Amino acid sequence: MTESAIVPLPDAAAEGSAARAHLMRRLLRNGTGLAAIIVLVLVVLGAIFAPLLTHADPNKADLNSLLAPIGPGHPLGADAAGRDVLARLLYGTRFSLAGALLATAIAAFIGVVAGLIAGYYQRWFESIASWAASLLMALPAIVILLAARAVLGPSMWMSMAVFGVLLSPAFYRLVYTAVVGVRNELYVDAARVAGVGDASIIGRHILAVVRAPIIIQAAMVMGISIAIEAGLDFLGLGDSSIPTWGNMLNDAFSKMYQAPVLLIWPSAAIALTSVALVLFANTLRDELERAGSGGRAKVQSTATGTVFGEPAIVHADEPGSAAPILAVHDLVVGYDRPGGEFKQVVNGVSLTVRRGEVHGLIGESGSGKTQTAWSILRLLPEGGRIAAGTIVFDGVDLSTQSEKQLCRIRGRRISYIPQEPMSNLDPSFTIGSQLVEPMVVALGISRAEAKRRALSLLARVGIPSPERTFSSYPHEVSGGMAQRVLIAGAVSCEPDLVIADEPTTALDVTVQAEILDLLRGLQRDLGVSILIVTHNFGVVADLCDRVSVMREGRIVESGPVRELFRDPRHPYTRSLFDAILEDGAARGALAHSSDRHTVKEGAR
Ligand SMILES: Nc1ncnc2c1ncn2[C@@H]1O[C@H](COP(=O)(O)OP(=O)(O)OP(=O)(O)O)[C@@H](O)[C@H]1O
Repeated sequence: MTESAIVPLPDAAAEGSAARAHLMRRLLRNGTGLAAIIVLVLVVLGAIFAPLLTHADPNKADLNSLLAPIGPGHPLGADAAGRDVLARLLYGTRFSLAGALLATAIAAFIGVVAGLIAGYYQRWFESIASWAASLLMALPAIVILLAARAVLGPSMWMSMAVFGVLLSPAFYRLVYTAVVGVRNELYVDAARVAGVGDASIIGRHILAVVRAPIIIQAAMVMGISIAIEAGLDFLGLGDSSIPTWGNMLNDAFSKMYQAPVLLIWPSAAIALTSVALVLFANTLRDELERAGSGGRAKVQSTATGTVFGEPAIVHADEPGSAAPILAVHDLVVGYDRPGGEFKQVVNGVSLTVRRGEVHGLIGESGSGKTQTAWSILRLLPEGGRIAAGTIVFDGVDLSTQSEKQLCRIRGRRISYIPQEPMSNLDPSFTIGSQLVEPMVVALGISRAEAKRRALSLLARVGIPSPERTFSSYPHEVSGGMAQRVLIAGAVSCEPDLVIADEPTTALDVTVQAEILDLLRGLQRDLGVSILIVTHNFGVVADLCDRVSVMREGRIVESGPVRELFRDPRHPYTRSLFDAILEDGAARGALAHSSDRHTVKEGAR
């Protein structure tokens, strides 16, 4: 493959509008979302087309129609002043929605701007903004609204503006928390380093993250504002000269015994609109959560299909290579998503580990190395499954084995060394018992024999006082010691294959080197095959015979380590080398396996 064969990812704008269209489709497919959208659209259309839907004047009193019942002249009847209820309801929708929109807009403006600035810059602005938000939240809203009415007069607009200020902490807290969560992300740092100004970073990188929560919060706040505005009018604290749902409720309440039906229309409008807004917000949040990973997975797998769909580059093996102990072929692994989507994380991996060989699986973070390793052990986390491919271990396809059959293989014939030694030892049991138990079960030997073997293994993995460590609890040993214990455990049942998932990542540098030495020595003495997952070419050069380079769920290049170091052919492999080697070029010819240290130095 040449550089020119790399197809650029779809541009962000096109991707964004496709994602929005996809989200809209999902919302419409969701029963609750669809019902909420229908109600809201009808309410908005009613408000916009009020003059077309009724010719009656909402404020015109008619002494001949006092409390007129439902009939041709008044489709929803007339109120105590003879005003047409349908006209008041439709025009009232305009005022009620506009009042709620005003409150929401003011709350969102103050809250979002303050949240972005406080979250991004922190320091004194954050102190003041957080203090102000706490103060506003502590104020009793209804008392403030009453005071505002007394000072500013009975204006619905003023009341809603004041209410908007009181609601602004709801946006402030949401945005502040979100911004603090992303302000130290690497991509934000990268933008800073690239010289992008603060305003652009906030506008492009940070606002994008908080946009969806803001929309959800706005829908919620609008529902609350409609209810509060109606409540104020109902209490007679609003502007009685304009038709609003709250004023209608107030009028109807005074004639509750003569014409109870008058209460139904404004109550239904308030309840339906508020509930529709809240349900819309909830459904939007749920769908965004689902789309978050699923949507990205789709884009990723499309990109993967076009960019890395070509077969892996395979370097020829040296003559006389041993027979394979493990052959993974076209492995596809993924996770089922709630919407029925399948997020593919391993996209057709094939790799072969030969008997007695150390095989490195290298790639950047998230390339699917761990998922591949866990698939071989059939230990994928919940929701994960092998969708296609075979995993043939010593002639047996592990992908089709039952759990019972796998239990006979795991720990006995294939063992595992994890990344985090401490969290993989049970703190409630002594190290000795954690080593003895598996041997008793797997090898069918006595406890005394298992103890003897455990002590000799502890000595073999370089633990200075095996007896003491044997009776220690995990918290009593260091991370390096714990990893040695786990390595002892991994080889205790004489497996054919050890899968080591970044076994040195959690350890400090000197201990890393010792652990690599230990693995090399054990591999040589026991003849065990090792599949080692790593993102470090130094480890590959130090330890491995063959290596597979992984990117975005695929193997892009594989072969003997010396060949691959001498002649990396895939652009991605070369870019990995360029990233670790000074001056971007490999250093001369590489040594034979006996000289692996030379290679290691070059790689570091
Ligand atoms: N439980 C999960 N549900 C959904 N996707 C997951 C899950 N676990 C991992 N993934 C995804 O699988 C992909 C591959 O992850 P994997 O852990 O195999 O990467 P890796 O190459 O081992 O990276 P690292 O070196 O960081 O461990 C990632 O995109 C990750 O987001």
